[in-house]
Amino acid sequence: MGENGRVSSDEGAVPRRVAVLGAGSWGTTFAKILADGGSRVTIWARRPELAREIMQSRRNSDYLPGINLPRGISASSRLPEVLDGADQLYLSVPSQSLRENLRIVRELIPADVPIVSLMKGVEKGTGLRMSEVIAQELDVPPSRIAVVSGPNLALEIAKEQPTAAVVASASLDTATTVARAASNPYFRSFVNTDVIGTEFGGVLKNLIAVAIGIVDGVGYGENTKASIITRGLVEMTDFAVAFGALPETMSGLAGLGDLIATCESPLSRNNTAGRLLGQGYDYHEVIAQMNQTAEGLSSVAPILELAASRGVEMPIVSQVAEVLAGTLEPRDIAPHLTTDTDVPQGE
Ligand SMILES: NC(=O)c1ccc[n+]([C@@H]2O[C@H](COP(=O)([O-])OP(=O)(O)OC[C@H]3O[C@@H](n4cnc5c(N)ncnc54)[C@H](O)[C@@H]3O)[C@@H](O)[C@H]2O)c1
Ligand SMILES: O=P(O)(O)OC[C@H](O)CO
Repeated sequence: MGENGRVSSDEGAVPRRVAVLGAGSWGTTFAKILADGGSRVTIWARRPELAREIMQSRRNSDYLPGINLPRGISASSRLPEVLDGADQLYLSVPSQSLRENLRIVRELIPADVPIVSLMKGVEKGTGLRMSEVIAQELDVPPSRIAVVSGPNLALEIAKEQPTAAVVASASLDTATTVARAASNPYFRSFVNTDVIGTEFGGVLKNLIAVAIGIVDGVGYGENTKASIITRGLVEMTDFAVAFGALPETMSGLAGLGDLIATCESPLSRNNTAGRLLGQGYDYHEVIAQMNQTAEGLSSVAPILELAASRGVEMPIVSQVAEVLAGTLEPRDIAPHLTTDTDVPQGE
């Protein structure tokens, strides 16, 4: 089922009580989406001072400057308070910290509630998608897990600019329940059952956005960027389909849609990290300058390992890995492998 599975927010009952783990830019923005859709939302913030700021000033000034949060949101640094009585659980922590966080909350999650990943990374070392980490750590069936992805730059949505996303679950019922909660006048959730494609779309576009940032930082123009975006989509599709995704998912919101948003926007942390690399900063200097999560930097190695395991060629992602390792000059990155020789390939 494709993105024509639109869900209206006024169908059925909206969940009364929703928990969001992670008070960064996306966790907080998604809490606002849910609250503006009619849910009562409690955010878990690791730092008590951030929970206090959200409660007292209705702001999260470090992550969402200038945004007023709705009254339907509360926040706490105490997990039992956040999870008690929740009808749905949304997870928005950095991907590499998901497993350790799930181990902490495992016993506190109410039975049978949908568990929703908002994250766009794969786990280093295992190469697992976030829904797979959730299934492993919480021992829940795929029908209880959903993932949300799409062209979703947090700050634009927090400003209530009209946006769409896709909710994927092996169970269309679960996807629909989540999509109902995650719909409001400025945010529309579509549904599908292609969890693999929806998750990999969100991971892979980050890597292409790093490449775009790199060439931007070098000073290359629109031809280079359009070539990388277009060939990047081919690379994303080859990879995702090799792992069981539907090709049409990659031309939907979670694929092409998110690729466009992330590659075009200076708000993107992956794009920004790439730009710094292109300007000549090395990997460690870039990490030091980023104060938010750029998932792509951690996903490069596991994605290339997965690609090799299925014989998928990823020339652009491989070059990003080389720039990160300092073995390729940013100015030498191209939409094709420069070591490729003479034989023209089919597009
Ligand atoms: N920001 C966006 O526009 C956006 C949009 C869609 C999806 N996402 C995805 O959402 C996920 C979260 O990203 P974000 O933008 O909110 O990141 P962020 O950097 O803005 O915030 C991450 C939050 O996690 C907290 N955190 C850091 N390490 C932690 C740990 N070990 N345990 C628990 N919490 C920890 C941080 O304090 C912060 O509150 C990422 O996978 C990202 O790809 C982000
Ligand atoms: O800021 P980025 O690069 O993590 O991108 C944010 C969202 O994933 C865009 O959809």
